[in-house]
Amino acid sequence: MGAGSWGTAFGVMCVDAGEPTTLWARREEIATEICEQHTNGAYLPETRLPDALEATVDPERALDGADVVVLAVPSVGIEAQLAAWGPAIPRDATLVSLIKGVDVETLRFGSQLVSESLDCDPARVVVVSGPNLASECAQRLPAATVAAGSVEARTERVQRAVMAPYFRVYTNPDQTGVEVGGAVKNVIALAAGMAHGLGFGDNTMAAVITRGLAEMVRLGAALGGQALTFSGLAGVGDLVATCTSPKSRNRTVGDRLGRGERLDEVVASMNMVAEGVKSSRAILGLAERAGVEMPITQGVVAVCHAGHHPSELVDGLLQRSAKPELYGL
Ligand SMILES: NC(=O)c1ccc[n+]([C@@H]2O[C@H](COP(=O)([O-])OP(=O)(O)OC[C@H]3O[C@@H](n4cnc5c(N)ncnc54)[C@H](O)[C@@H]3O)[C@@H](O)[C@H]2O)c1
Ligand SMILES: O=P(O)(O)OC[C@H](O)CO
Repeated sequence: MGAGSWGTAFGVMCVDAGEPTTLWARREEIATEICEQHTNGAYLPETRLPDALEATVDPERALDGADVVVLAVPSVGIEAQLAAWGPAIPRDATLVSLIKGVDVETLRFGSQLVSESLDCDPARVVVVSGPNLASECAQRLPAATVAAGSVEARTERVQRAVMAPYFRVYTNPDQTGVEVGGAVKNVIALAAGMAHGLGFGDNTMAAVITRGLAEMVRLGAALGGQALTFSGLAGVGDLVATCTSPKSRNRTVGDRLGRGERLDEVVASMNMVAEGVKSSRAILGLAERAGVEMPITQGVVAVCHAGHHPSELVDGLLQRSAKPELYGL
């Protein structure tokens, strides 16, 4: 449900895993292009989609008979979409959240937005998250991910549904840890992009990634995630991919801010969503509520939402008081 970059790439992998798959697209022209030309030029311009991948703007047709419903719209749009789709979602279907964002008003992660919008058992929700840049997955370059949920039969069903020959899926019961990893890495990638845009070096990048991981672990542990999850694909794996790849939207936004562009202009120039921009405020809100320090996140919020210059983020981090490395991580 969602024919943006990740929804479409995910659909490609489901077809390649042998699943009959129908994409729901918001725009008629995108559904028609997918069905007739087997491309989605607005989101994945370099990819020829499989002939078997169907698309429609009719949610009832897309959802008809589905035992796995994959939700691929950003956090900002998911509640309104679910309100419209709810009655058409088959009873007991497994609901897959691909969302790597946190709602700014309610501080809820994607899985909570899904189960509470549908007023359904949270155990029906499986979160899929990992180092998965959509364009690479759609080009069938080898990659791996995590399917996280509390019911093994559901995580294993999702594992089978998307385990294409080039895409390896691991299951993990730690949905909280996996979801914290996917949301926090976007915020740290904004900072990593800023460091790159400001002209800093590889040492800077390594420091941002490593201290960003410390923030992820701190918040994740406070919210009930397992420490080991953050050394997995949905933690450090996704953090590395997103912070270092020019294909990442979040890193690209940070890079352009570091080069002196204004946030509103950068966001307006993109046809895709960089979740970290809005989620940074929500993640800082969660950190404050849990009493954990997230200085990189705090700096990203100051740049994105209080008009600070990216160089102030760097100065602020370097001027923090001296500490032992693993003090509170
Ligand atoms: N693109 C990736 O590489 C990637 C990989 C893993 C996870 N994700 C996550 O998947 C989610 C979806 O991202 P994407 O990359 O497909 O985004 P996208 O911007 O490429 O596409 C978003 C899709 O949702 C629809 N949409 C956008 N705003 C909407 C709104 N307000 N209401 C309803 N529908 C809306 C669009 O029409 C489009 O079909 C995000 O949470 C993202 O962080 C993305
Ligand atoms: O392009 P981004 O920054 O939204 O990142 C995409 C994926 O989440 C990478 O795993």
